[in-house]
Amino acid sequence: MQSIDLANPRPVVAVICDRISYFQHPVHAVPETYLRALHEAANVMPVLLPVSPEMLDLPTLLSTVDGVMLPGSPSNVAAERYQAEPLPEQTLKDIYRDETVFSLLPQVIEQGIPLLAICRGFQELNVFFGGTLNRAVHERPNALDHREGCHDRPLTCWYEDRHLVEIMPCGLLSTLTRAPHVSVNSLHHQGVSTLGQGLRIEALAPDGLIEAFTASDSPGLVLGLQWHPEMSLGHSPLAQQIFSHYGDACRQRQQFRSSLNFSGDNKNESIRPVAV
Ligand SMILES: N[C@@H](CCC(=O)NCCCC(=O)O)C(=O)O
Repeated sequence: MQSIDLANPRPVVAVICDRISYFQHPVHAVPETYLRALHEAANVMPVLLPVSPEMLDLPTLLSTVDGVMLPGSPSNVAAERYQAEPLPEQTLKDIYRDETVFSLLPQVIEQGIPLLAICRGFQELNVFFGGTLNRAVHERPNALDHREGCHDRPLTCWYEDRHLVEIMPCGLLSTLTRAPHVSVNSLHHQGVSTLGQGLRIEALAPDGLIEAFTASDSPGLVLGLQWHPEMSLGHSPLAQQIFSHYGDACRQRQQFRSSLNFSGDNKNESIRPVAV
């Protein structure tokens, strides 16, 4: 059992849930892989955020968390949110997650709360910034197959590296790795079609698909990744750097929140978190 360091509490990161069903009971859940990566590689404390907007009191949330994570999910953002034809009936959706994420993002981003968005979360973020999605990226001309494609094999196969991504110079990721190309896993059918306003491309797949972006004009860290760094921590220095960097941004936010609690206002502008 880890000793509790009361003098140095860890930052708190809210992880948005999926709404799934257990024997017809609605359940709000997050895969453990995201929680373990936050705990072990970012050194923050993950808490699950229910996908019921009516349960979420924004002022309470914004004053108690130091980061937000939008994890991956087999479900898909409703196409109506980017003015496209509805997805086929059999495509997995989660309107509860959509509703909750799109109600949270304006304040989370405006308040500079560090945001890490992975896979479905990356797609949500693109749509939030006015971008659109391609619902079958593997059907584009000369496209790679970005799907995991091994449902009949062990889970470890799903998260094997599938392709390289080119790291764009002068972006955030290029400060986290010197490598011009990094191998990544790939578990998605959908992807960016048009990039949202104010998003800066951080990485590209060999077939031109956008694989990572940051929101360069946002007050806090906003990083979206189409791949799953939480599943590559054992072999990818960039994955380790991403979570370490995110944890540092959350610690900055935590210090800022503590300064507000002590002073009751915003006297310590100097430590207001900035996009790192
Ligand atoms: N459904 C979307 C997003 C895919 C995604 O998030 N995959 C990860 C699911 C498994 C996990 O969370 O590890 C698409 O297909 O593009």
